[in-house]
Amino acid sequence: MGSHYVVVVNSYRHAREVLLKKGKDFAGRPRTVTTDLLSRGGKDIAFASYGPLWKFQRKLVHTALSMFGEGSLALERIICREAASLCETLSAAQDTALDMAPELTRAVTNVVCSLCFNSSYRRGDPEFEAMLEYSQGIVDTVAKESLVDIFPWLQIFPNKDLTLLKKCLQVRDHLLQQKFTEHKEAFCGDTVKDLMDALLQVRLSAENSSPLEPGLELTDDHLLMTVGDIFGAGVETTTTVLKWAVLYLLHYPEIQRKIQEEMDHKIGLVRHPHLSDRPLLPYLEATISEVLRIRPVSPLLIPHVSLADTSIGEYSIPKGARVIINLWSVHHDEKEWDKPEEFNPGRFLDERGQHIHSPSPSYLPFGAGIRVCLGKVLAKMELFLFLAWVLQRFTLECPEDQPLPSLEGKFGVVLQVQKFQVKARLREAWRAAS
Ligand code: HEM
Repeated sequence: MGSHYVVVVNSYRHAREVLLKKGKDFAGRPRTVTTDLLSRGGKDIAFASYGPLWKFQRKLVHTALSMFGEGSLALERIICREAASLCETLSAAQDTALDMAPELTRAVTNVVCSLCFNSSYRRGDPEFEAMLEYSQGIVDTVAKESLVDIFPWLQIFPNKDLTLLKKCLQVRDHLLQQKFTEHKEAFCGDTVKDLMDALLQVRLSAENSSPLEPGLELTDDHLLMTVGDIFGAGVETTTTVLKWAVLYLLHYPEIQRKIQEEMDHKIGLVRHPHLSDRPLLPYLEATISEVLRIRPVSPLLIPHVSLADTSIGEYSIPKGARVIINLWSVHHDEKEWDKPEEFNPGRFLDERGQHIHSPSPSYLPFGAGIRVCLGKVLAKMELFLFLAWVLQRFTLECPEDQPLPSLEGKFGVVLQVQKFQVKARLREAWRAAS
């Protein structure tokens, strides 16, 4: 189980040392009862681990993403299709109070589903409902940082959370297995439509020509977990950032108005927004950057583990220590951010009004270095397109009979937003133009 040291890193200097300068020393992940369950029995096969396969998996996922060409038309088309469907739902629910959370989750899930399985879900699809339920179950139970992860022998006692987690994982594995079987049956080796096909193709060519190095065998479990991880990491995170963005726009209608003015001016109302519009909409980009700063989805990143005796600054760190990067404090450091509690997209703009990606080194919403988020580019594409599509058409408001929802998060695997409702009002300008 490694050493019992837990190191919490609060400053960006030390965080950058851990992630960038000494990234290799700190590239491990802790293995706990929960992560073992998540990764199909604790084999070294998931992104939750640091086995020999981890690098290989990262490369495979990169290959699959670049097949779609991150930032390319194929992925953009998928996201726009989902954005259009989201706007339709908002139109249908117009002027009534709506919980946007399931709609955002469906939109983001469908993007990941298209990427992984070349399939998507309609509203109310029972398979989708099952998926929603199991994801929530996993988020709720993994979030609890349960005592069994600290004292594994507690497993012998009945444990409601572990039972629920196991049940949810059974549903997840059943769904993944089903998709996998369908893909294996249909796969002919020459067309690659999604991540699952890309993985099958790598395996096939390894079997036929250049065998993989020892330790890199791609069993069914490996392939399933690679896809499972992309689901686990790609849905809840992006959806949560979108929920935070909507919540902040309810609190700051003047910021919402400014985004809409920028859009009206630069894009107009006759065509929908494209990815190539990103440089034209610096205020929207700055707002997204500020949401990622003020409410980092992963306020403690994912825990790292030291793989050797090493150091952080003047502190010696033994091999096996758990290293927690406190991203919350990095993003709220008063020495680096003026009034860090204030929601102010302006800090991500230069004097000419252009978007600055990182105005301070104390900004790491996707981590950094060799464990940096694998879906960063995709996530940014989704955040931009979903918000641009919605705000071009709708003004988001808090229903009159309800108080403004709380900006306080619920700590979990991700920093969760508490439930809230929204009224999406079709903009006069949009109505008049269409
Ligand atoms: C706005 C949305 C997202 C945010 C804020 C985010 C943030 C993060 C953070 C902070 C980490 C941990 C870095 C570390 O421990 O040093 C991470 C890891 C990861 N993310 Fe994301 N993420 C997002 C979306 C996505 C998407 C869409 C995907 C996949 C398509 C994805 C895939 C992953 C994977 C696989 C890892 C683990 C990488 C590894 O351990 O090698 N993420 N993400």
